[in-house]
Amino acid sequence: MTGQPTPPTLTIERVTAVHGHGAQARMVLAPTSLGVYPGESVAVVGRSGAGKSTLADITLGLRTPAGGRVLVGGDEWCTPTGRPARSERRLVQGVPQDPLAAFVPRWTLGRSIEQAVRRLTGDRDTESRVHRAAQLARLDVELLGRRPSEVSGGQAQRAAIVRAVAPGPAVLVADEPTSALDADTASAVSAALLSITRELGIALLLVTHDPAVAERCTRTLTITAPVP
Ligand SMILES: Nc1ncnc2c1ncn2[C@@H]1O[C@H](COP(=O)(O)OP(=O)(O)OP(=O)(O)O)[C@@H](O)[C@H]1O
Repeated sequence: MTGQPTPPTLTIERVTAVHGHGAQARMVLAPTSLGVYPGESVAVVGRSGAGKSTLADITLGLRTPAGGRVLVGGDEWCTPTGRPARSERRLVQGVPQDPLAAFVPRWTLGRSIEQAVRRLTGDRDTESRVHRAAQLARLDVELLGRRPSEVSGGQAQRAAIVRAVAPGPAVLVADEPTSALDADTASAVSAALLSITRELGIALLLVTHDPAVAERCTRTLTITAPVP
């Protein structure tokens, strides 16, 4: 008996994006296809304006593609007419460029993370998920008791990784996650992100301008702006 081949964790099939409507409509992402298997990391590179963040936003379910579709675990995740169901949102999580975007400023980091895990998983007891993710991200759990303004940029970005990993996603999308950090901190944070996704078998899409970060990924996808 021959089994079906396992589908990639993340499949992007001829996805395109358009900004504007009618006569103002302009294609901003040329047809893009990609498959990412568990534990693989794909660096998304290309010139400024090529459409990298647009692809990241579509994969996160934050933007609707104009064409094509995104599948997670072989199931449709988003299409030009379909958004991810609320119950599925846990499956794709993001690590933003500015980690402060992931947290409520007046809350402790821990409270923001617990709230997100509870909302996405329905679990009341979030502590073991959060502690495990903090251990993997090498974030001292003591720091979860601080507000975002009370930690360094590198610590905040590690906390943003904890927030993204703790709900148990299949796919992580990180859009320039280290561009606001100094070189040494950026290197340590990207190493943490890559080792966590490898260890947990998460498919990682990593938008970066940093060749050193791209080199550490399993593969590189170069995006080219659509021809006008
Ligand atoms: N809200 C918007 N309205 C109109 N055009 C937009 C909007 N956001 C982005 N664009 C355009 O879409 C194209 C792709 O933008 P995108 O941010 O995806 O590029 P990028 O490759 O991530 O660039 P960068 O490396 O500078 O971050 C660009 O031409 C940009 O000007």
